Amino acid sequence: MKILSKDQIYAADKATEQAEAIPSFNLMERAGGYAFQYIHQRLQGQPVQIKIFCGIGNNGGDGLVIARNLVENGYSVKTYIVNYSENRSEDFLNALEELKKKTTKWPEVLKSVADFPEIAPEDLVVDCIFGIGLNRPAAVWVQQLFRLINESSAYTLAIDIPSGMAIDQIIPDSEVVRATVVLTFQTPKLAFFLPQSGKYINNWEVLDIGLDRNYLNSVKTKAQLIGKTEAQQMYRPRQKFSHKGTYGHALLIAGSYGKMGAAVLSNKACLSSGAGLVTAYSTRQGLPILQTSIPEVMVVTDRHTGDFIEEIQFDIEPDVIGIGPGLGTHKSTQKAFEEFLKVNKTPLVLDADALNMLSENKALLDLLPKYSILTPHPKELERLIGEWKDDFEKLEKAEAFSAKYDCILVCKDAHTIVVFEGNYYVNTSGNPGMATGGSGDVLTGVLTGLVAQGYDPLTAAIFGSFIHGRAADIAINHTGYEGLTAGVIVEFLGQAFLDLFHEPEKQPQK
Ligand SMILES: NC(=O)C1=CN([C@@H]2O[C@H](COP(=O)(O)OP(=O)(O)OC[C@H]3O[C@@H](n4cnc5c(N)ncnc54)[C@H](OP(=O)(O)O)[C@@H]3O)[C@@H](O)[C@H]2O)[C@@H](O)CC1
Ligand SMILES: [K+]
Repeated sequence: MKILSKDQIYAADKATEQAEAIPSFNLMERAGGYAFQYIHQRLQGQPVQIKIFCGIGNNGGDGLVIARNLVENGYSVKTYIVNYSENRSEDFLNALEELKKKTTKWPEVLKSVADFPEIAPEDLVVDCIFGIGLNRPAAVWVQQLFRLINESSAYTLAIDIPSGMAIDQIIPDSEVVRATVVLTFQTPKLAFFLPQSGKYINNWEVLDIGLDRNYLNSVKTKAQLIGKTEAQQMYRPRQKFSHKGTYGHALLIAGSYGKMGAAVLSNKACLSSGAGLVTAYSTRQGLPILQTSIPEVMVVTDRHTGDFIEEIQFDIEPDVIGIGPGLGTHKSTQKAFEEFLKVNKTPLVLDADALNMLSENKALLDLLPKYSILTPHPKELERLIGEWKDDFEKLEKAEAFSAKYDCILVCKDAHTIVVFEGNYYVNTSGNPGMATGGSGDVLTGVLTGLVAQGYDPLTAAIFGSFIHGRAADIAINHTGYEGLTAGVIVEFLGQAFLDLFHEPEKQPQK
């Protein structure tokens, strides 16, 4: 699903008005009307006190349209205009005129804290104070209103975007309405998926307000949401006349004393995501552990006998190499890693300690083959690209890094974002149970396994991130969040593949 930018949403608006030859107010009527339908279908006339807080722009105008429809259908509605500016938009004024025609209870105008109404926990709050037009911190008294809404614990439906949240920046130290549900128009907003802003949202749903299809189909967006539909299109079906050679040979360089579990997990995950052959490269000490825990995997070891990998030399020709899980950053391993990068021409997936070694010696980044996949968690990412002021800058810096080194960055987080060639692929699968040791090692194995089978590295990164999260989503039905372990994620990888074709994705997502 495309994630449009602020400018693209305004352009879609204009394109719709032109294509349908309608004034902009019709679109507001339509958006507000659909939002009303959404509320009406759920309330079915129940006598809930609805409090609608409207700003003075078009988001506020939407609120007034919703209010009018609710009044016309007999609901108990109190409408407030949050007068943060005198610059009322034209369509806001149109919506106000229409509302005034339908009710003698005109909206109350709020100008300061003294004007705030009480909000009871059983009220339904509809937040239409700011939409995507917010571009700076709201006035202090307006932020106090956001706080009042948040502290009321009333069910809060935010229209388009929670007020106080900007679509394209993080406004520091600013209060944001905590939405029970965000009913967002046409396209989810990137801010919903970034940790600093996404934390304000429990749930979001997309409301199709019928923006111009031609525009939506042709517009190229920087960001895309990756759900089941997108993942299905990336899947490569297995061929009947195939053999293990068809699905490639993966090599995983992983493990050290006390961290052999990382090697076991990544190798198992690599096998379970469909690689034809998997070879583990590890320390000599790791040999019995690997051979007994995964008999399907071949093992090549360092000829030294120490606790860490001191040399990376093998005489096989793998199609892809995954490197990093549990390696440690011992001096001898660093040297081996550097020597390996100098001669290596095979596609790479780099994780964990491989990333840490790259961060400590950035000159090594120039040795990476084109389209290497790097899978940093937030701390590893920071070591690679430097500190960022906020999540939007993080993405910009990740983008610049990926362009500089021609690599694919898989920025792991609650919503993992794959960054490549100026595009962001935002993953929707996964859950908080995955915050457990070893789940990153599993991802490395999955991505390596997919590249081995012939998925191009970008597709492997996007599709693999989805499958990894999806396996965990299926697994928690059996384990709960707390009981989920990385090993269980591996066991459910097969289910995640099967699930791609079970049921169509329910829209809207999440
Ligand atoms: N295609 C669609 O999706 C459709 C979208 N529609 C709806 O339109 C909404 C966008 O409306 P909008 O552009 O009028 O902006 P909105 O958020 O109401 O803000 C109003 C104004 O406030 C101002 N302002 C900004 N920050 C401020 C601050 N801190 N303190 C004080 N003022 C501040 C800023 O003006 P400025 O002062 O910068 O000139 C801004 O213009 C969108 O979210 C959706 O609900 C539908 O109606 C139809 C189809
Ligand atoms: K809003």
